[in-house]
Amino acid sequence: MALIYLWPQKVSRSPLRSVSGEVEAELVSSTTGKSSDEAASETAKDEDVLIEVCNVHKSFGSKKILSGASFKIRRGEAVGIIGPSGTGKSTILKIMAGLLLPDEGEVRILGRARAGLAGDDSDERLRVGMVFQSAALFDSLTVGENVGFLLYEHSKLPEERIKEIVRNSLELVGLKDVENRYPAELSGGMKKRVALARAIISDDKLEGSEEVVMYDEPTAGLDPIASTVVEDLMRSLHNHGDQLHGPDSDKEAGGISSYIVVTHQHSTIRRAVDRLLFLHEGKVVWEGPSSEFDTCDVPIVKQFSTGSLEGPIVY
Ligand SMILES: Nc1ncnc2c1ncn2[C@@H]1O[C@H](COP(=O)(O)OP(=O)(O)OP(=O)(O)O)[C@@H](O)[C@H]1O
Repeated sequence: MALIYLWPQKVSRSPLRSVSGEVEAELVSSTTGKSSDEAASETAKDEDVLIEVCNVHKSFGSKKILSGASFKIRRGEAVGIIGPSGTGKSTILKIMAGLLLPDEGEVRILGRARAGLAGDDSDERLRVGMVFQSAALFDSLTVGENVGFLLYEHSKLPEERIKEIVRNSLELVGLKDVENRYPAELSGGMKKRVALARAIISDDKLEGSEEVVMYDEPTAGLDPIASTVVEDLMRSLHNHGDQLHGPDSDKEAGGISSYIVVTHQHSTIRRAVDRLLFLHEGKVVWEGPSSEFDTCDVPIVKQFSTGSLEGPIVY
């Protein structure tokens, strides 16, 4: 599983850019039926919204992948993004993380439209960690060097402090005394846990800022028990800040406020997420509690949860 830690999100310093009434109306009409003015004022008051995806469109060449995706991620949520293969789930994660730009629409981070891609910036209110499915730990670096990579490269922390943070981070994902091993010496499940440890690592100076972690198919290819371990870890890493920085830390704990998981695994849907977004043909076509996934009568959700060949999704 590859990982990238996106240092504090680049957030435009310009005042909150309002979306057009038309877009705002479209955003809310399907769920609340409220006018765009009412909706705009609600949005402004909704301080729990960490990330808002507003009418995002994205094409690759002539292929339209996203065509008006809109949703919100709130503080404290564990959200799953599901949908057929190739429907744009990984693409929307990358757009939220600032690794890809939308063609149209915008992503708001804590109420401000993000301008450009993620990068070094002075806005330290929200950090985004991303855990990719494919393996991209650096083979020539030890586990400890992989986990602490960005701190070694970008922080001025003394080596001993980085080692301590790395050790705490690895302990949080249930790995002890593996710092000096190389990725090739680990099982697939251990590599995924190393990637998780790397996703949650942070610099002391950023403590107190919030973090959202995005997982792209974190349990793909794992046996059912290893999947359960990773699913429970995602839950338990929520609000880990004090543990990560040690009991004696005088830093205000930040911690993982919310996480977003792209997954096809039923066990991950049931165990690791609370709310589901169903993406199809470039849009969110259904959202609801994950507890309703198995019983939902909406044809597209029913087809997906049962794996039926009959239904709106055609291969
Ligand atoms: N950088 C890119 N250049 C060209 N096409 C791309 C690029 N990234 C993704 N695509 C295409 O966009 C479509 C959506 O890809 P994406 O990985 O977002 O789908 P997904 O829903 O995550 O699929 P899966 O469930 O199979 O992982 C695919 O057809 C993919 O080939």
